[in-house]
Amino acid sequence: MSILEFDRVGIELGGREILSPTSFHVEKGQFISIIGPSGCGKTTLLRASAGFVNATGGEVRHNGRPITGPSREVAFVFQDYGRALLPWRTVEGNVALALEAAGTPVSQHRDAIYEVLETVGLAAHAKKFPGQLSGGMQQRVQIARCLAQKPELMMMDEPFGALDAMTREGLQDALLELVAKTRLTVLFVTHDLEEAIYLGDRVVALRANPTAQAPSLAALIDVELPKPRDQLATKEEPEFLRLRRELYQYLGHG
Ligand SMILES: Nc1ncnc2c1ncn2[C@@H]1O[C@H](COP(=O)(O)OP(=O)(O)OP(=O)(O)O)[C@@H](O)[C@H]1O
Repeated sequence: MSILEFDRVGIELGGREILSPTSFHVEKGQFISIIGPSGCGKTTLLRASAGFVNATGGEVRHNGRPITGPSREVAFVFQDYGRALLPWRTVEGNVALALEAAGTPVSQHRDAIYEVLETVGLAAHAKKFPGQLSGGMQQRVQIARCLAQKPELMMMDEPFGALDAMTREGLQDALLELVAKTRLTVLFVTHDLEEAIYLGDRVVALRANPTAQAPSLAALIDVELPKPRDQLATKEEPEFLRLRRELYQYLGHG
C-alpha cells in the first residue's frame, strides 16, 4: 500500500476551484517535489496532505485511512522559520516544544533533543536563541523540531525559498543526507525547477487556473538521476538538462 494516496483530490476556496481533481500515489521513502506557478495550489495541496484543509472532492489517504485533521505523524516545515520558532526559547527549547506536545517524559528530552540537533549539525548551538543564528541555521532548528516529532511524513513548504544560494545548496544536500538516513517520506514545494529535480525522486507539476482540458496536474515525472546527488555533477548530467527542459515546457514556458 502507498503511504499517501491522492484520489481525485479537488479543492475549492472562496468559491473558486484552486485544485481540479488530482490523483497520484506516494511510496514510503519517496521524495516528491511539487512545482508550479504562483497561485496554482501547491501550498493548498500540502495543507490538505497535513490535514489543515479538507478536500472539497475526492480523498487524501495516509496508510489507507482518509486524512481528517492534523496528526503527529505528519510534520510541516514552513518557509518562514522566523515565525515558526519562538524567539524567547533557545534552540533546545524550541525543539522541546515537539516533545512537550507529544507528552514525552521530561527525563527523555535531553537525549531526544541532542539526537535531532546532531542530525542537523546544530548540537553546538543548543543554548543559543534563534535571533543569534543565521537564517539557514534557524531553518535547521525548525527541521530538527519536526524530526523530534518522529513523523512518517514531512511536508516542506518552500523551506529554502528565503535563503541565499550557497546556504540553500548546503541545506539541500543536508536534507538529502537526512532523508537517505531516516527513510522519511517528503513532499517538498518549490518554485525552483532545478531544486525540484535535484531533490526529487518524482516531480509533480501543477498548473494555475485549471480547466477541463488543462487540469491542475500538468505532469508527473520520475527522476532517475543517480544518488547520492552532487551539486555540480548532477546538474551537468544530460538527463538533468532534459528533465529541466521537459518541465519548463510543461509549465507553459515552452
Ligand atoms: N483560505 C483561502 N481562501 C480563499 N482563497 C485562498 C485561500 N488560501 C489560498 N487561497 C487562494 O488559492 C490559490 C492557491 O494558493 P496557494 O497558496 O496554494 O498557491 P501556491 O501555488 O502555493 O502559490 P505560491 O507559490 O505563490 O505560494 C491562490 O489564488 C490563493 O489566493
